[in-house]
Amino acid sequence: MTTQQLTEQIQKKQSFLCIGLDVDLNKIPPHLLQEEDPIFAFNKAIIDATHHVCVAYKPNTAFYEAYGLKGWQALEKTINYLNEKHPDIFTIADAKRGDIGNTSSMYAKAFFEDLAFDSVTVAPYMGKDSVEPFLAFKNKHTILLALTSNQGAFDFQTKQVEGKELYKQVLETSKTWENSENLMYVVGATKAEYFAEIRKIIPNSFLLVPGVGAQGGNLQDVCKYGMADNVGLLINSSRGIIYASNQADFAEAAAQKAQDMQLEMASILKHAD
Ligand SMILES: O=c1ccn([C@@H]2O[C@H](COP(=O)(O)O)[C@@H](O)[C@H]2O)c(=O)[nH]1
Repeated sequence: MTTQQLTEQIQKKQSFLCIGLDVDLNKIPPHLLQEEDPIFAFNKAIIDATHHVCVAYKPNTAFYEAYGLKGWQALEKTINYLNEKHPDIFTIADAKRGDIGNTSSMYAKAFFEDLAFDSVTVAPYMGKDSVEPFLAFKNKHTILLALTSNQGAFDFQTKQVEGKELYKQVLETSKTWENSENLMYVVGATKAEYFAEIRKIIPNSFLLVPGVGAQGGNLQDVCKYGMADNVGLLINSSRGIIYASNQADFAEAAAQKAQDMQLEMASILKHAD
């Protein structure tokens, strides 16, 4: 999917919501554990109930890898279901990969070719030759960790390197890489006060913004400082939506939470015009 198509979906749905599919078998409704594939059954019900109010889904691969082969198969079924039923929805493999070049190429093939995700999250720490193999894929997007939502972001990302914070070095340097038009960036919602500075460096790049809801980030603040002309934001919520209920009504409860966020986003978009 191109960023132009993503922007069109945002305008059409009046939503820039990304729903995180972080499936924990200890948190899903107990009756689903009797299904042959409880993880996929849960995801399918959530997708069926919420696809009209969001523009992206983000399975974090840790929640699938933790269940071994069955988890990986559930991830494959989930992405195949999304690509078949909802090809207009942007998909993100939150895998935080990155390695020496030939290994990164294999990671890129795994997520872009085999699993056919639109994007994958990548750590910038190993530099240009570890990221460019992902960027080489046309109409696929590499979402680079810039300023993450967790407290540990302050351990390295905000430290000064040659007179500039490391996360700014990541933003500026990555813009010089080949096929950098395929870059997006992760910036945590808990770091709303940094968005204005970030937008000076990357005015129109899409930002994947996790950390609203369970981590305490605020949607209004992120939009105030981070919204671009093309909107340029994908606001992720995982636990706050998918675990709204662990009873038989879990999908309806998730849909209600997602719709509440979509309505708030529609109002923000209206006032931004
Ligand atoms: O900086 C980051 C990068 C990734 N994440 C991931 O996003 C979701 C957030 O889940 P919530 O339940 O909405 O808190 C999860 O998959 C994280 O691993 C992040 O939170 N911060």
